[in-house]
Amino acid sequence: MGTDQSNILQVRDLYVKVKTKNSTTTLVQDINFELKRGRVLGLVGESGCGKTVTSMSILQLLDRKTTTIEGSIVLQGRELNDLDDKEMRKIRGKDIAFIMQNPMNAFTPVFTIGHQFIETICSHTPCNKKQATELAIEAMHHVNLPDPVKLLKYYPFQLSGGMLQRVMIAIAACLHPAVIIADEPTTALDVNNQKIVLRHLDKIRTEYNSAILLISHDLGVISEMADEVAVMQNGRIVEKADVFQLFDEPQHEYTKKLLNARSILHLDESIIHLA
Ligand SMILES: Nc1ncnc2c1ncn2[C@@H]1O[C@H](COP(=O)(O)OP(=O)(O)OP(=O)(O)O)[C@@H](O)[C@H]1O
Repeated sequence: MGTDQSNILQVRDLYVKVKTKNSTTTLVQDINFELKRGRVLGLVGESGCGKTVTSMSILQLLDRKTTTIEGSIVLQGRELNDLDDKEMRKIRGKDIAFIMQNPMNAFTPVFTIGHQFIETICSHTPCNKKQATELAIEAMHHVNLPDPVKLLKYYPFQLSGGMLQRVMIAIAACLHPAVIIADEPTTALDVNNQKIVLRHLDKIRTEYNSAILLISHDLGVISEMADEVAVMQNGRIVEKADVFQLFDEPQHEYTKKLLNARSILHLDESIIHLA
């Protein structure tokens, strides 16, 4: 296998446990997967199965006081599990970009979009403020954000969820990260902007050889974007396969159920259209 296909992120025997007053609950267990350069791994499964917990543990964003992460998370040869906060801050954004499910949580409410966008670029690259501003404007154009110069002056509350989600994607794209974790990146978007954002993510993947962990409920998006798919149920990966194999010949009962639910949904939609 050539270098281009080499593993950029390896997750081994990952367990995440949360400590409550009298007990410990396991949120995810025995998680194993790898991301390869320029490839997309889709992560699917019903709400609450542990997709976000898995991605937050990779980014070391879970509360260290209440959760423990066991196992190994190796990014470009470096172990991330238990790395101190200062080191993780250097890695987040630059080496791993995170497109959060809830875009409101990604921004500090008291600073403008421009301040946060430009700070992020300047703190991870040798760009000065002027260059960072130009980069930000260009990146915002790529995700179909109207009038970026004006938007940079706005505060997060002045933008819709869909616009904030696209700002997050624009920030991620600017830094050409080795890995992008995209947690439901298109849920807040209309169909047209979904297409633009997915096309843009695909462009980042091909241009910069970024690996993408794509978390989505939308099996249509997964089938279009992913090379491989991991299916999660109750905190475990129950099946992992090449995208064609998974959709054509699902092995696990739960995967079959997910795919069937999708066909039923499609059938319902066509009945609604006919009515
Ligand atoms: N800090 C926490 N403390 C306790 N339980 C938690 C914590 N974070 C998540 N959970 C629980 O862990 C489980 C997995 O949650 P997670 O958010 O990873 O699910 P998900 O698959 O991403 O769901 P969705 O698709 O709805 O986003 C859920 O039962 C959730 O309630």
